[in-house]
Amino acid sequence: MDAAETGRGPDSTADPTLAVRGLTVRYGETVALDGVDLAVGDGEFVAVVGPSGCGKSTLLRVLSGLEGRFEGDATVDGTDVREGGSDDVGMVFQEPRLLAWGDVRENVAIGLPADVDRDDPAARDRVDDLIETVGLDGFEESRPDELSGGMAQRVSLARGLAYDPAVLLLDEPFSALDRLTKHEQQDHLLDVWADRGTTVALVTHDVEEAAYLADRVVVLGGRPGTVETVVDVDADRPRDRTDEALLAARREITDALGL
Ligand SMILES: Nc1ncnc2c1ncn2[C@@H]1O[C@H](COP(=O)(O)OP(=O)(O)OP(=O)(O)O)[C@@H](O)[C@H]1O
Repeated sequence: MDAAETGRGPDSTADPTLAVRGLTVRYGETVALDGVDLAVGDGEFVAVVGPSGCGKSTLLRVLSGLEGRFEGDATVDGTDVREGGSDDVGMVFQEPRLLAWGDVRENVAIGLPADVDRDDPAARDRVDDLIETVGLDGFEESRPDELSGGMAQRVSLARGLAYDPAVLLLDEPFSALDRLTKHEQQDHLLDVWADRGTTVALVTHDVEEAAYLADRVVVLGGRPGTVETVVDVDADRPRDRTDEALLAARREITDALGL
């Protein structure tokens, strides 16, 4: 599919914040992604869904600069990711990847910009605010081995937000959360996105989550991963989870996934 067909408007295609064109990634015999085109405009929220193993995480790894072996082009803010891309990109991984020796406060503070003094009272307040935002107040001094999987995931999310990056790449950040907490964290992410004008690419298995959060949902199919279709979610914001337009988008996504 041509990037022009996947773009939402002139912003997405003319001067995209995130762009891949003809992206192919091979791991030995395995072709993880095969000729994927995608353009995400400044401030846009795009979700990527698809069956297990279709290359969703690989796409984010390429955009974050973690995966340098690929064919095609991948740019962030117009800069080739192989040349460093943009340093204004935050990534939250599926596995929390917390530092075992640090408590919650220290693990979140690692996400602050390098030039911020972590002992500065304003920085400490920011870290404590983030911890409260993800509902972990009271656990500031807990270590990773004292946290549940969902709590660890929330620490990881707070760390990703600490830097206040212009671009957020999120790989299933809510997958280990119970439904109620998941909804709270989704709404918090939408607040951050709306306040900061962040550009977001979110990988998820959860069709309901993709439709609720995103402006556009990219459906990857098969192995190797190719763009099956792109679904525009035409629901007004702030969104109501029961909005007919969301239900229609969900149906379109599940049809494309063959569910
Ligand atoms: N480092 C690697 N070495 C070899 N194969 C890999 C590597 N990383 C990914 N793959 C393979 O590439 C394909 C795509 O993997 P990827 O993790 O991107 O899929 P995914 O859609 O994110 O899957 P899931 O939804 O299960 O997390 C899979 O077949 C996977 O086994």
